[in-house]
Amino acid sequence: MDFNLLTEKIEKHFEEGLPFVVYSLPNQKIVSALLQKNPELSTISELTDNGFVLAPFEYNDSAYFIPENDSEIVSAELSENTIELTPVPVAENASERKTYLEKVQKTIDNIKRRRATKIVISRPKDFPLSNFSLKQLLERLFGAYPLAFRYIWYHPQTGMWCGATPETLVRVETDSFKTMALAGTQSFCNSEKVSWGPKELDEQQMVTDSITNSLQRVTSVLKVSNPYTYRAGSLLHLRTDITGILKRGKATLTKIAAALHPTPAVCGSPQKFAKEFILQNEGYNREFYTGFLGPVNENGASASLMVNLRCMKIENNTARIFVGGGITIGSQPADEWQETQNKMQTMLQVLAPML
Ligand SMILES: C=C(O[C@@H]1C=C(C(=O)O)C=C[C@H]1O)C(=O)O
Repeated sequence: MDFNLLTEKIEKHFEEGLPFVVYSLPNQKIVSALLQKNPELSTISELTDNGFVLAPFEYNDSAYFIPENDSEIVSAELSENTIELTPVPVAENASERKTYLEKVQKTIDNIKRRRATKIVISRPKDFPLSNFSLKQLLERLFGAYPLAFRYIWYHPQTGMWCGATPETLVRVETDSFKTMALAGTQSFCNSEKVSWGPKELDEQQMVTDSITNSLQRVTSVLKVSNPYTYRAGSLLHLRTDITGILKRGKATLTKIAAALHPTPAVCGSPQKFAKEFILQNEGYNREFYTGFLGPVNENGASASLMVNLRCMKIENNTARIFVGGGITIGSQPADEWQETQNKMQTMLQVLAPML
């Protein structure tokens, strides 16, 4: 199907108030959509049905789901012409900045008292939209970030969620799996040949160690690459690829997702303290930001679950963009603020003509 036709179908479906998800895997031109034929809100605890799962940050074995069985499945190929993006200036709000700096400082103080080695702190930022267009959102999102996992999820009861995430939680293909440790951020300034300081290298190693530990029980072979620089739009991250073979019988998709989520890339280490700290101190509900999402196929034997980063929720003509960063002992509050300002650009540049 032609992408324009797919867009029209999705727009019509949205106007009827029916749930849908449309997505494209990293580095792929195929855009797939599940158009649910009824307005029900399905939940799933065992990831053994075919469809698309959306799990919140506070995942306790239950996630939202668009089942393939109840949906029309359509796909289209994207054309070559990619969307050119330009930075969108954001006025600094002094009181938001102060609140965030204080939160980051409090986090650093807890890390200094050895309560944790890393905690990911985040914030939402709301942008009023003067002329929202789903058609434009689809064209810009899918055209702009070919290397990311791009998606728009809509359900009348969850609102519209949209993102372009660089981070894989886990990809499973029968017995083999792929995941990654992604941490450390700097702006992309025309070159991917950059150096990383000890703060970023340590933070990234921490994420790698935690992921490999979590996977020990369910894997029979585990391979870890060296860390390398990975570009995500206007940002650069440090990335390590972790691949391997799953233990037969022991590793269901549900078990792997529960073992990995939330990784220290979005929560912290130790996980229990970091999660409690986030819930008590962040001062807002992350909802699906830093949760996971993606298609589940072959009754869970094949799946691409992604971490929900560089995302936003669109509701009542307002886009709420979610941004955060990992805090460690070496973090500087002002730099962390700037990092969230930079991360905001990923979604803001998609929204540019609608602001
Ligand atoms: C928390 C976010 O990103 C995470 C934090 C990173 C960091 O602290 O350097 C890098 C990539 C992600 O794992 C976000 O984008 O909101």
